[in-house]
Amino acid sequence: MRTVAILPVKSFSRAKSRLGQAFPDRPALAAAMVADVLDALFAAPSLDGVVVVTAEPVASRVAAEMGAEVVHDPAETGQSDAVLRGVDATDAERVLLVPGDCPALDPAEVEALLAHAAPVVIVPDRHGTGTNALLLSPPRVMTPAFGEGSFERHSRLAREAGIDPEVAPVRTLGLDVDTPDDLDALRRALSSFAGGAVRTRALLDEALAA
Ligand SMILES: Nc1nc2c(ncn2[C@@H]2O[C@H](COP(=O)(O)OP(=O)(O)OP(=O)(O)O)[C@@H](O)[C@H]2O)c(=O)[nH]1
Ligand SMILES: C=C(OP(=O)(O)O)C(=O)O
Repeated sequence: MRTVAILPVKSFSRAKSRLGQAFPDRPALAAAMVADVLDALFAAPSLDGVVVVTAEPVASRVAAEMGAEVVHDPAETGQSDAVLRGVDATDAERVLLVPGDCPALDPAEVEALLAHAAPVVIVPDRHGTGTNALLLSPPRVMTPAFGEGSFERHSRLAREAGIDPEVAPVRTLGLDVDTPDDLDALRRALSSFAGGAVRTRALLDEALAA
């Protein structure tokens, strides 16, 4: 089943606002995290492609250089709208909707997630209230509705579509960075295992050494 990942990327100048001053150079962090996520996605053999939806020139260039299809997002009206632009741009039979702020993403965990055959698979965030990824087949089986409280919302939308969603916790997808606490959790996680998140590790280490 042809499966592509769809990765929405907000303009780096506007990214990660909830971090506040926990990491002042938020554009650099956003850029490093996106590139690390792309590395992980392209290392997952069961993914047949990656679609990056963005108005960010740096993300567009890096994504294209890595072999992703780039879809322009001039409106920047939110993650869900951006993801739908990506869905409209692909003829894949299945899509994996992932955010660009989970730099520790493990290709092996992506492979395990793609082994699920259910029409709707929801990957919850570490709090169990948000959604860190959706696996949808067909891609329009339900309409994504990311944002606060999206885990329950996506569960309901799946049921309204006549589907009993599977829930698949994925450790490295649960390390998304939105708040200062998330950044601390990522730092702890990265200190406990080697490999992955190459650019993000370097940036965090550089910030600590400064
Ligand atoms: N293309 C596009 N991507 C978006 C948009 N809004 C959010 N995203 C992406 O969707 C994913 C999850 O978004 P958020 O966690 O809300 O990221 P964020 O908007 O940078 O964080 P905050 O500023 O704290 O809300 C990230 O990969 C974002 O880059 C948008 O309007 N357009
Ligand atoms: C997008 C979501 O949350 P966040 O903006 O915190 O990543 C979500 O959980 O659907």
